[in-house]
Amino acid sequence: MAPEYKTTKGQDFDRPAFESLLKRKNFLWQSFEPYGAVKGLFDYGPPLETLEAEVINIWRDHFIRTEKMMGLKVSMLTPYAVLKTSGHVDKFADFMCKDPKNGEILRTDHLIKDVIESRLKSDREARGEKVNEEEDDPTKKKKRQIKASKTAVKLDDAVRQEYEHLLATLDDCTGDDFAALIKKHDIRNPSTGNEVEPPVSVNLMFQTQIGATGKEPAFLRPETAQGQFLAFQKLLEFSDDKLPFASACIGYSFRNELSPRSGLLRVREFLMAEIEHFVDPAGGKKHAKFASVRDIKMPLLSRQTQTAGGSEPTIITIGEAVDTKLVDNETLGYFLVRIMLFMEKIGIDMAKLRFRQHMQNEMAHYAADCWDCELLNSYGWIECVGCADRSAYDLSVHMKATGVPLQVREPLKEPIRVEEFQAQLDKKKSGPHFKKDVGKVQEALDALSQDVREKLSISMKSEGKVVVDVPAVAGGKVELTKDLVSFDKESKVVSMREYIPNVIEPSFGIGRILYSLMEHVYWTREGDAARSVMSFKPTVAPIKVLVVPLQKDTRFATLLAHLEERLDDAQLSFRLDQSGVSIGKRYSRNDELGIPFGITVDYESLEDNSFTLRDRDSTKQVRAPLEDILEAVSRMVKGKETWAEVQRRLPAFEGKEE
Ligand SMILES: Nc1ncnc2c1ncn2[C@@H]1O[C@H](COP(=O)(O)OP(=O)(O)OP(=O)(O)O)[C@@H](O)[C@H]1O
Repeated sequence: MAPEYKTTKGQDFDRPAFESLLKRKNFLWQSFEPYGAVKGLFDYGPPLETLEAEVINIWRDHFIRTEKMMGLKVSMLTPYAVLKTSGHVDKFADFMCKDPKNGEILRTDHLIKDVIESRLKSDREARGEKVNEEEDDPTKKKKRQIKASKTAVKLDDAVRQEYEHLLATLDDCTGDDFAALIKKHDIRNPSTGNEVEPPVSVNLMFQTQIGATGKEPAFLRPETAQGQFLAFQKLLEFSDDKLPFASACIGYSFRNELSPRSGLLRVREFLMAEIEHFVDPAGGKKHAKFASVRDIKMPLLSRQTQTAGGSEPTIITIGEAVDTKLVDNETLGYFLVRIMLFMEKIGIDMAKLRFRQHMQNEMAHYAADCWDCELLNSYGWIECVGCADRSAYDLSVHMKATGVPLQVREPLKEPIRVEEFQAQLDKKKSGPHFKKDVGKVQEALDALSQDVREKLSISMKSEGKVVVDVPAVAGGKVELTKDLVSFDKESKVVSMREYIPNVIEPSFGIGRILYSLMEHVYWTREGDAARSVMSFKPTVAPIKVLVVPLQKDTRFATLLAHLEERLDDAQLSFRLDQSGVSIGKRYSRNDELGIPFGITVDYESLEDNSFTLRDRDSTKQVRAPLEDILEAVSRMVKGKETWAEVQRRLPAFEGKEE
């Protein structure tokens, strides 16, 4: 559990109680339960399925409609060649270790991280550093101190520092590094204490084949992006050859995660919503609407702060962040703001949102900048949206592999002289050096954007060597020295401008967002018995209205039928609860489903067609004729009016519900 994780109302978050609610109310369950359930696969029950649909509707409106994007539906089954070119066949892998005694498969980086973190935790407990967690209660303090000292193990200062360094650099490790760490630090399977086998690289894609012959290998896509890149020419045509433009795709992706865990946060089949925004790299990737967001403040956790060991984001305007180059360019900055506003719209707690910049070692070599939108939940800060400037990499590699021009050609008014960075191997020296791989290395160099070539040229001058990713060769990287390659600038005259657009890619994992949202809206109402409430915003709540007749009475039947018809006409989803228990009980058990409004049908309703309307969060009620009630609810679920506003214009009702 993330340290001191609280509900949005500041209460201690009780994960078992929360999970029990999700189960009891059928939000989700593990798939294929009658056959023993499969790890990393989940079915969504009625409330979560509808919540997802509501969130997706808002996403479509917020991005596709408002930003004039081109929606796409691209195939999930993807031929081998596409994912070979994109680098997924060679590089989309994690290392796994096997426990030879029980056959358990563990993801190597998670295994090392978990073991080292638990040793550091134990060390902190042994030093009494965790004791103040129980705030002011002296009895609890004492108990915890005794408990901690019994099991906790203190580490040498040097070991502690080594562990901290190890955690900070784990992302840089190769398979050999992992093997060495496991040996050196005696890392074992924490659940059995067994030694584990050496790490092996395992590709995360699900492989299959297209057709009965088995001759056409394919994969279930691990992201929607590749299909969008390959639609580039069609998108260009559809937007009258004018850049910038963006495509957007909502669809399933599949990753054969080695150790799926943390519920919906790491699963094997998940819904993604991805945007590919294509922009001319010349002119600094400006965005026409940047001025409209310039003054919006953002919580940005920079690379620099992380390097210094900090984890607190700085709150600054996106204008300042782009001006100071903290965020690479306006287009990237614009999308970070739009992502934040989307999260706010669906009801994410803004105090539990931050943008974390990728460290250099986390970013692909071609990426210009990358920020994750992280949401805090009881598992810690979790990446829910990745937002990367992928430069021209994807279009370049697919163009190279297929010969199809995934680029823009613009006739120039007058011929001009241009200067471009080359990336050319020295034929005489590189042949003997790289032997059969020489073609692959040159291909990877050809695919590099001008930005990357410029960076490599600078590094070559200062360091005398550079390392370049070449997915097609063993190890995936090659070192190039001055005598093997030239990154010189050359000048030539051209009358047609040809360029490969750069891509800014916000990539949303909908399941992680939904899970975080459910935690953010969960709280307990204090009372005789603590009652759980899911405070979904009316705009996203899976069911909008609870209808409760005062008691079981056949005299209500006609009025109820009329009310149901009117709710249907107003396109308001509702749930009728006419069970025999008290009104208070019926409200509180439906608060767990997050139904924002309740309409009570009582004997007065039979006489004057007036009803009470109850607000889930405050439990306050108003009373008004049916027309007014329906209008108020319709406006609130469209986000056009708030409960406070409704309360001001409709008469209060002081009835007691509990
Ligand atoms: N196994 C998964 N289960 C659920 N959502 C996922 C999973 N993998 C990725 N996502 C979601 O897809 C988004 C974009 O995918 P991306 O490839 O950037 O993730 P990632 O960096 O591989 O994630 P991680 O490092 O957590 O594995 C993520 O921000 C996340 O919300």
